[in-house]
Amino acid sequence: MGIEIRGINKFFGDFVALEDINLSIPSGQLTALLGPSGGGKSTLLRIIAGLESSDSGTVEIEGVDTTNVPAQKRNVGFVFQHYAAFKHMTVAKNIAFGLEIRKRPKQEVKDRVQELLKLVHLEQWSDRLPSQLSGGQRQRMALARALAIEPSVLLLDEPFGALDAKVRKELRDWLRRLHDEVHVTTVFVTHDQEEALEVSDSLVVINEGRIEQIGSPDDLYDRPASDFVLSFLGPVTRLGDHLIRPHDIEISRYEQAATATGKISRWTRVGFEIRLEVTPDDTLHPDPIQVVVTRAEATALGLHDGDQVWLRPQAGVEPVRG
Ligand SMILES: Nc1ncnc2c1ncn2[C@@H]1O[C@H](COP(=O)(O)OP(=O)(O)OP(=O)(O)O)[C@@H](O)[C@H]1O
Repeated sequence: MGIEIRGINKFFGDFVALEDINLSIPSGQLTALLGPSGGGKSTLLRIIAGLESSDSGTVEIEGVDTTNVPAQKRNVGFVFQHYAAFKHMTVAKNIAFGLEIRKRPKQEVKDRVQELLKLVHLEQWSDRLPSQLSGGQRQRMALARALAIEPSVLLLDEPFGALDAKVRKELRDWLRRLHDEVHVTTVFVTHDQEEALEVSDSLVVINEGRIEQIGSPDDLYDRPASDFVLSFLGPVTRLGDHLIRPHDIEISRYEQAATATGKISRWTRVGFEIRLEVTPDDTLHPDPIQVVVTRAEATALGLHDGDQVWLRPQAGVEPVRG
């Protein structure tokens, strides 16, 4: 059950925005659609919501074919990056809106709004106007409003995209906890790999209108299906003929069986980690190799700028041929 997407194609004129998308999104999970800008994530989300039609293919929500069902009848909750709240209505009224237009009994609306205000930690702001809230509080109100109608799916399009890094981080932790409480099937669009890896149960990587890979955060990070997924999910560097993550390289000051040898040509400390650039001796592969170690490792190994070092993949790491 959950959401079943089969054979979706979408064109804007001659431009192929989505090509043969097949995807099963399980009930109750938080799934991220991740990929670079313009890859087609929002278009797919809008097709699930019914805000955009596809040129072919079907969308099923909880076992019901909704391909030709209008958006307002799909029972989906939607939150955009820039949430359009009713400016003249209080927070409580904004949250109640969906229930009131569905003509739910007054007491039920009141109780549900209280419950939601509590869920999104906005109880003391219920009588404020949206303009009197911070950006993060406004997005939490948007989520409460989307959840009010008890949607079968919650669709979030870069909901924290317009907020600063610290608030984003807080809200993504909060969203994860909220989802653990509410368990509504949620699809979350983001182009931020860290956000996707941290928040979601499963990830769908979309690039140029196609699905590159579907899997858990661990699957994608440790077993990327392509160079694209490998590079998109975190930093990579070239070691000999292979691509590898900089922290997966073993570095030694002593001669040993190695994939490459060279000199530490750059040394940057960022918080607890040290990012090294090693210029290889091999003139066939002259590009600097990035290596990341912790401060403690750098001290224990006695590394210094300018040292000759030997590099190889850490035990158990399988680099990808690139
Ligand atoms: N209504 C439209 N008319 C024409 N082209 C469109 C329309 N909507 C989207 N596109 C194009 O389709 C492609 C996919 O857009 P989409 O918004 O789905 O990408 P995205 O992955 O969500 O990117 P972003 O993260 O930047 O929002 C883009 O190249 C975009 O320019």
